[in-house]
Amino acid sequence: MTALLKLEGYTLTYPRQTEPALIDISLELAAGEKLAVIGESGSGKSTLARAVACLNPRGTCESGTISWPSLGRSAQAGSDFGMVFQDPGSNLNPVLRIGEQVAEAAREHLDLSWKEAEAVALDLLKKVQIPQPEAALRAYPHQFSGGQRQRIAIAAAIAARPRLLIADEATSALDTLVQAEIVRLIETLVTTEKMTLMFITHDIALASQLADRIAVMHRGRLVEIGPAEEIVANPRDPYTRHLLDTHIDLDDAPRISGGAA
Ligand SMILES: Nc1ncnc2c1ncn2[C@@H]1O[C@H](COP(=O)(O)OP(=O)(O)OP(=O)(O)O)[C@@H](O)[C@H]1O
Ligand code: NI
Repeated sequence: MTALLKLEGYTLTYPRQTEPALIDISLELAAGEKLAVIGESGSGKSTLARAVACLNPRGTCESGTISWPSLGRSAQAGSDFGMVFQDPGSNLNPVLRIGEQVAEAAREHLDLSWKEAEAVALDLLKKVQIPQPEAALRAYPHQFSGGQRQRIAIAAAIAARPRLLIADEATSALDTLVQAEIVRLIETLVTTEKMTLMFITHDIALASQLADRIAVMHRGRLVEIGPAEEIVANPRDPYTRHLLDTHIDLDDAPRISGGAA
């Protein structure tokens, strides 16, 4: 099958930096696949996501290629890929009503009238389980909780029916319970909307729960990639083993009695 997304020997150096932030990355993403990208802070996960989304800062130096083989052209934000970031604030415009933000994404790419786009927005708010979706259309981001804002951000990201959803630590700022709900929502949407997923997280347990394959980044390099169960059960790279060994399960009940930590 032709890959949706393909990186070949991709190296990226930020402006005014001497060391590259991504080094010789080669990977393919099949349509419909769920890929998790894991690695410690500073390993290059967000840089990879932004490079795929053509969001590199001006003056970034790149070599190698990023291509979209099954599109046969360069990818467009919105209709080919949508993005959700960690900070619920940065995903939404604080002064625009929710309905406008979600409808705008649909209107722009699907060539709809405002009225049609608003109907799409309402449908999406229902899909991401926002309570009282009709009223939500007219509300502003600050009127929602962090988890609800992430749901709305997901609705906006998928409004133009992108093939690829890139979620960069989209659940990390949320508490464990809400995080689990959002992860389930992403999982459901990816399946029902037949999307491909690139899920970025530093949480290897979350990655193995959600993804078909896991890619492990370490200091700008892709050190390991393979089926999720294999990576977890039998990591080949010492760094992946280290990630597994040091993983603290977020779902572990807090030990509040007994005194000793
Ligand atoms: N705009 C930039 N200019 C220069 N260096 C940058 C820029 N953005 C990121 N970097 C550097 O690139 C490296 C990779 O950063 P990146 O944000 O991709 O890591 P990450 O794996 O997403 O980390 P985290 O888990 O903390 O989000 C880091 O050393 C970072 O300091
Ligand atoms: Ni990051």
